[in-house]
Amino acid sequence: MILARADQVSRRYGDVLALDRVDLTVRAGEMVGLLGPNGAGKSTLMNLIVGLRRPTSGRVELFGGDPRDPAPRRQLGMTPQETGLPGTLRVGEVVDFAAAHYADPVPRDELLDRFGLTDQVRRQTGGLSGGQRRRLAVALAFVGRPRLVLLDEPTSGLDVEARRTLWDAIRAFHAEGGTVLLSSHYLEEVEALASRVVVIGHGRVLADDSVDAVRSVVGVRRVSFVADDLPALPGVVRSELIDGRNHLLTTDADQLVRDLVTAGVGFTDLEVRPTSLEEAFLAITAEEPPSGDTRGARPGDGPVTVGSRPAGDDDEPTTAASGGRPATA
Ligand SMILES: Nc1ncnc2c1ncn2[C@@H]1O[C@H](COP(=O)(O)OP(=O)(O)OP(=O)(O)O)[C@@H](O)[C@H]1O
Repeated sequence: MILARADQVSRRYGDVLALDRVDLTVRAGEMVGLLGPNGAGKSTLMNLIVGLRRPTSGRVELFGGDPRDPAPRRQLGMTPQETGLPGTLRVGEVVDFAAAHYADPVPRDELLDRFGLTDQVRRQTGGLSGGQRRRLAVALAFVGRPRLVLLDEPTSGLDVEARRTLWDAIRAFHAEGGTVLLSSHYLEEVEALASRVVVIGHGRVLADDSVDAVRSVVGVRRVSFVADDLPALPGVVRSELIDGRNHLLTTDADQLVRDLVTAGVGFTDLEVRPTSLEEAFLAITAEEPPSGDTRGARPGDGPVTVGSRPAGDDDEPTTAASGGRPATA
């Protein structure tokens, strides 16, 4: 059962093409990570799915209907990237206010306990730490027992312990059958939570696959050095010569360096560094090296399948219930 779908969705802000013909499907029971660097288009995509913005072209469906209709939104919870909480209201009052929009909200104490905020129930939100405020904002997305939750960088700015508390709460929701779409800059976060990851860069879906498959691709390293003569080397995903330096992309940098030595290559100024997510994907998917605006320069229009994922078999949209709005803080 498909809960949210974007079909060839583009979104333009003036001259900026924030999303370029994006396809995305989120099925019931999935926990999907949306991974990408700053400005990739993650927030824009989430805002389109929840009906906060309209696509410039293409179609978005939420629970089989228009995301701007109130009906489907009752079953939705969202925490946007930036949230504002009324500073003079107490934590308990904010939860009660959000809960009042729903017929069967999660009891206040249970919600606060899940998100490690029990001790803060009487604190004014203006007096909370940044991490506590963020946890409260995320907790509010769950108060209405939604079927689908969208979390835009839920753990940004959190310390390790707060992040773990939040991950546990998200996992518990998912374990009970909830569906989650969350965005992150960090593969580590997506790995910790999701089994499927959609990598987005420059407004395009670069990959949509299992976390394992994507990890094997983003594990690419860049080995660069100066050398006159280079034999053919195994395990090199891509090679380029830029300003007299050889740049070799490989999934096993240690082995490549050993091979260089064994082959007697007289290299100097050796450097090994990780490639960024975006770099790794562009390197593997593009014929031309990434330079400037690569949109439209890449061959092929679809996302890369880097491994195998069981195909979904149910394309029937669900029927939305009536009334309501998402819990946004
Ligand atoms: N309201 C807006 N007006 C103009 N440009 C916008 C607007 N919102 C987003 N953009 C631009 O659209 C592109 C995608 O932005 P978006 O916020 O969706 O990316 P993101 O992947 O969520 O980034 P981040 O990880 O930094 O939050 C960026 O180039 C951004 O500057």
